[in-house]
Amino acid sequence: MPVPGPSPRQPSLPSPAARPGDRVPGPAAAPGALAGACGSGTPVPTAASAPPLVPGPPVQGAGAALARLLRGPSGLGTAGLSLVRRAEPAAPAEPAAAGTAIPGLYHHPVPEPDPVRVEEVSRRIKAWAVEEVELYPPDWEDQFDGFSLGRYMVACHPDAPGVDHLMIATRLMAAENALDDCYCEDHGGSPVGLGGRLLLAHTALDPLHTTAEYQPQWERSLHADAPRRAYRSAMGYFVREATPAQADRYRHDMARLHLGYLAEAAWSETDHVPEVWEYLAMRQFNNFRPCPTITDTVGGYELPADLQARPEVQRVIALAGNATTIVNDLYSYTKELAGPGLHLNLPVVIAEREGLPVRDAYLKAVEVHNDLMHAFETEAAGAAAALPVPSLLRFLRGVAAWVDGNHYWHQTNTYRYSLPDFW
Ligand SMILES: CC(C)=CCC/C(C)=C(\C)COP(=O)(O)OP(=O)(O)O
Ligand SMILES: [Mg+2]
Repeated sequence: MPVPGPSPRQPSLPSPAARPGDRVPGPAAAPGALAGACGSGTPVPTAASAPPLVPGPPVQGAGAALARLLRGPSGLGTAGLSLVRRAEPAAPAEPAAAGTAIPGLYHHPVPEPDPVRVEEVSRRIKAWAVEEVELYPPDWEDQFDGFSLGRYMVACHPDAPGVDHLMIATRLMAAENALDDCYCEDHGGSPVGLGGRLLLAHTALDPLHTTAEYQPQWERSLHADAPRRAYRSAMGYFVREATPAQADRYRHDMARLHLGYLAEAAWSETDHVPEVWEYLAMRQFNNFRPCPTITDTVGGYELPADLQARPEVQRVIALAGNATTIVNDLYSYTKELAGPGLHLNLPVVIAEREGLPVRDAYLKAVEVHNDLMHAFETEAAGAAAALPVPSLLRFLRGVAAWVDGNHYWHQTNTYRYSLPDFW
């Protein structure tokens, strides 16, 4: 969502594109993100019921017992649900949609998301955005449509029982991106004062408990801008479906996300380019994690809190979040290069801190992603074997499906992303 003019968030270090001898793509200015009016609206909630998990065909590449544990559902949109390592790439399911996968990127193609669900989620999310929360002004409609929220969430949640459940994830995804755009990025965002804005928006997820005198002021504040309206409304729908433990898990993951935004902003204010491992630590927080970790709520079941909190499950979640987020760094590389200043992403940080030409840095970032993906799959298979509890197995399959759907969305969102010319 680059807009003309300098952003106070961007440090003024030279672009890696300036390195002599490097061939760097020159994409047209990438289209904008899901953007918010960042200015003034109101909300309300729904429900639905849980589905059975359909048994699927046997998987290959693991012992029989493990294979049985990891067996995923069958049917449209479920191909990504197996936790067993698959050959790369899994050619037969390559999507027909536009967009080229990054060469050498370890990923699992998914079938086209169910078009009927996509259409209905797209219709409902636009109605919510326009009528319930005034998420964006009319002239940003193309950017909202180009984000393809419906396709994204249907691809990521193939085991959702229906559209009501998909809407839980889709509203949150819209809200999360509106806040990022309006508070952090180029739609009015800035590192200056970000902490205060984030904290007040966080109270739309994790309510203020105060005295009668101050309560009305706080309640009014939740309608003051698009991110807060969206957070408040999306969270309202979510908590109606979620158990208290699931809602608390989401609040915790959003606090992690906000902490990551703050670290990124702090480095930007001082033009600091972190070391690669430091960048990866920041990006573990400024991360898609809040999205795959609601897969059980969206699926209409619950992974119990004591299982979710186990270290081996936490490691699986973190690795999945990190792999999905580095996918963003890779697919959004040219968009971020075209913006003002230096936008940190993994290829840029590797180039800066390890002195590599941009192409080599990009290819190294692909390898970092692939290592994260392999670690995720190995650890997920290990957790499934050690804890063969049905809710955990389904959760792990749901996270794997989210990883695959997220890759699919990035690959096919040619409105938003384009690849560098490195191959
Ligand atoms: C949906 C969600 C929880 C997002 C939080 C963090 C975030 C916005 C990303 C991981 C996407 O990264 P980025 O800000 O670089 O997005 P674009 O490259 O502009 O698409
Ligand atoms: Mg990005």
